[in-house]
Amino acid sequence: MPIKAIGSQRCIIDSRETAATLLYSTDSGKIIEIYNELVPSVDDPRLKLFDVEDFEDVTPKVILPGLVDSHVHLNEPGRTDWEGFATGTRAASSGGVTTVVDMPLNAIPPTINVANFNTKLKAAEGQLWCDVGFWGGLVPGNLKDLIPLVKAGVRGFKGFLMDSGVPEFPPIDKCYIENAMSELSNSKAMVMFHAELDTGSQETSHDNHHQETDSCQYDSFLASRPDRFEFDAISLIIDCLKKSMAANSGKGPSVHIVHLASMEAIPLMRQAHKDGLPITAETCFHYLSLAAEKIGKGATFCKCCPPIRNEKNRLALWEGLRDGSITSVVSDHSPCTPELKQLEKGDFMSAWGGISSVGLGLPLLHTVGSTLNPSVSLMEIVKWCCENTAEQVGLQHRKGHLRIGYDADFVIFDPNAKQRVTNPTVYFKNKLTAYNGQELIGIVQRTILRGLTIFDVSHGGPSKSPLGKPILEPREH
Ligand SMILES: NC(=O)NC(NC(N)=O)C(=O)[O-]
Ligand SMILES: [Zn+2]
Ligand SMILES: [Zn+2]
Repeated sequence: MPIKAIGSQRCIIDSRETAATLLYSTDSGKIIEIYNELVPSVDDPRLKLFDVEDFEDVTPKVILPGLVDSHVHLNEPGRTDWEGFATGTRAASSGGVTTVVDMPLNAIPPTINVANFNTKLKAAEGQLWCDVGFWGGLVPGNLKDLIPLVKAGVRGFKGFLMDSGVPEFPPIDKCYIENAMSELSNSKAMVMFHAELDTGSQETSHDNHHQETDSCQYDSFLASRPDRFEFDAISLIIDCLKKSMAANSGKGPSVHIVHLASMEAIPLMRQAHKDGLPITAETCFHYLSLAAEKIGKGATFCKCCPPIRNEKNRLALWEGLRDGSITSVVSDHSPCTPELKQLEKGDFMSAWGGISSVGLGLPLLHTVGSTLNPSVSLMEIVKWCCENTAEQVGLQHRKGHLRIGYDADFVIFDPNAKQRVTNPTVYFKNKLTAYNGQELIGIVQRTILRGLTIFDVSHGGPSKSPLGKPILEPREH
């Protein structure tokens, strides 16, 4: 059982930066020992104890736990021209992501029942460069499929309260939400929502027929999806959760708001936490790094739903993240073919909504976080992108931390090196991102998954063969 060792003066272990030496098995893929100091050499008796033959001191680079990106649309099978398991998971590995959890939609068939899930798993075979978990879908008529999908190994479910953008994944209503929460209230499966709801209670710009809006102007799109949509959706979800708990002697499913984009929803999350409700929220790299004021005419590669809002909102999301109202940061990597982005026409209202960024998050947050006061620490990024996302997906017993017995998932990160994002060099299939030309501080040098190198910037990038596995253990956390 070959035991290897890796160390640095800078390791992020349980919310602190410390010198450490990590011993791990390439057979079991687990961390088997951690010394809270950097051993001087491979001859150190503490390494001899384990017959370690390979020890690497990577100082001054930082060793972080592998990132868990719980919101990625890999879109295979069915829309494999939009992404695919191989390109999406290679892109993830390039950014220190050792686990992604694949969304139930844009693939055809969507993951709304066990038969469709098995079709997806077949398509994934031999194509995973990182570990991949799976979300199921909440759609009208599939309530009876939820528990069988939990038993088949999905981590939870996502549903939309508005059009999802794809016809085979229709939105759900209050009645369905209440029934799904009741169905899942005794399972560990997480119930997640795309929280935008148009109650029609107030005019939005696309209702104002008399007012001509230019659909190539970002503000026209922004005005069509106001903060109120998120506020009303999250209010409804919280009401349904309270009702579900009341009907089940105070116990409800864990609920999660995906891609929270509006600062106006933050007080709702704060109050829900004060009320002790089992609800969390994520935001995304693009909401923390981009602002409406800077999105030019026709820049449809910045279109996503909910929309990127203004600079004041962006800073408020950082505050919500730092005070715990928002618990995690993910990519919501939602690619499509260039044609669907309508780059020539630049029509925000008809272009596909989704931003591609899987694998860019760590340097992005490190760069943008350095402009805040106080600047964002690597400990915070690990909390938001490793620890809290691992807990969200029920893998906090094996992922998200550098701990003995956990998967040997490491990122070797150079926090001072600079890189420039350019569309041709990104690893995802459709080489279009909202960060083209942007200089980032920080480079992922290497990504190690269960003790095996899946990405090495000095050895051609992604590993020659796919070393990732599907995560299908029924959720117990
Ligand atoms: N069908 C999608 O991929 N939708 C996604 N699109 C975004 N966020 O713009 C999402 O997460 O809602
Ligand atoms: Zn969504
Ligand atoms: Zn999404």
